Amino acid sequence: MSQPIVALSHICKSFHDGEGEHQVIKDLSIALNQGDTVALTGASGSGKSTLLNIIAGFEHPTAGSLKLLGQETSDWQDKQWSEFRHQQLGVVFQQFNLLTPLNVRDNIRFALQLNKLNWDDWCDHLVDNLGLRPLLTRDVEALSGGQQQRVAIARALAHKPALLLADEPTGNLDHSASLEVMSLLTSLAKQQQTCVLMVTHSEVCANYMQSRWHLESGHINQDTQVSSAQTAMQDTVAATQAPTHTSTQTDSQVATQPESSEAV
Ligand SMILES: Nc1ncnc2c1ncn2[C@@H]1O[C@H](COP(=O)(O)OP(=O)(O)OP(=O)(O)O)[C@@H](O)[C@H]1O
Repeated sequence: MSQPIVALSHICKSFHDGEGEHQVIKDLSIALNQGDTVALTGASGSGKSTLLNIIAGFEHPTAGSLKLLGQETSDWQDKQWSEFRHQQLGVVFQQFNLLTPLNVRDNIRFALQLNKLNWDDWCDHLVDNLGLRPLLTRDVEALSGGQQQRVAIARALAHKPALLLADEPTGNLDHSASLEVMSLLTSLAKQQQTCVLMVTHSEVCANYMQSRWHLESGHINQDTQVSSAQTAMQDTVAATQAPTHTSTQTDSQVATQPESSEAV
C-alpha cells in the first residue's frame, strides 16, 4: 500500500490568549490515504480550521509529527512548504478567494503557472464538467456565487493535487448550488484519486464524503461508514472516463445530484 498523503501523529496545538494557554488539538493521530474523502465536522471553535491550517503549514503544531506524502515536515522551511502547496495541494475556501480582476481562464491558469504546467486535456475536462466553457473570458467578479465556486474548484484541481482541503466550500451558496458544487467536487476529485478533507457544518455535504471526522474537545471521533450519496457518486464516476494526458476528450460529464430535501 502506498504511503499516506497525510499522517498526523500525536499532534497537539495550543494557543495563548488573555487567559492563558488554550489547547485546541489534543494528541491527535490520524491518516488520510490516496482517494480518501473525509468530512471534518464539529462545533464552532472546535478546531476544524486549525487542523486544516496545520496540514497546509499555515499553523505549526505545538507537539507531534506531521508527515505529508511520507516526508516529515517539522524541519521544513518556507521553500518546502511552498513546493508542497503549489504541487500537491488544492484549496477551496468558503469565500472563493478568486483572483480579481482576472477572468475565469486566467484564474485556472494561475495554479498551472505556479508549477510551470501548461493547459492540458484535464483542464478542458474540468472546464467542461464544471460548465465553465461559456464563462472562460468573463471576469470572475461578474459571476454568481455558484459559478465562482465552480471556478475555485477548477483552479484547485487543475494541477492534479494529491490533497484537496476545502473549508466550508458551500457556506456561501444556496441549497441547489451547494448540491451541484458537492457533486462536481467529489466526482472530479475521485477521477484523479485526490484525497479530500472538507470542513462542513452541513449534514448533506458531509454525506458526500466517504467518512467523517468529528472534532470535539480536541479529539476526533471517526465514522467511516460510506454514505448512500457517496455510493451513488461512485456509481456515477464509474460511468465516466477522466482524460489522460494523451486524451482529447472534452465532452461534458456533469455528475448527477443525489436527492435530498435537507437544508444545506
Ligand atoms: N491564531 C490564533 N490565536 C489564538 N487563538 C486561535 C487562533 N486560531 C484559532 N484560535 C482559537 O482556536 C479555537 C479553534 O478555532 P478554529 O477556527 O480552528 O475553530 P473552527 O472549528 O474552525 O470554528 P468555526 O466552525 O467557527 O470556523 C478557537 O477557540 C479560536 O479562538
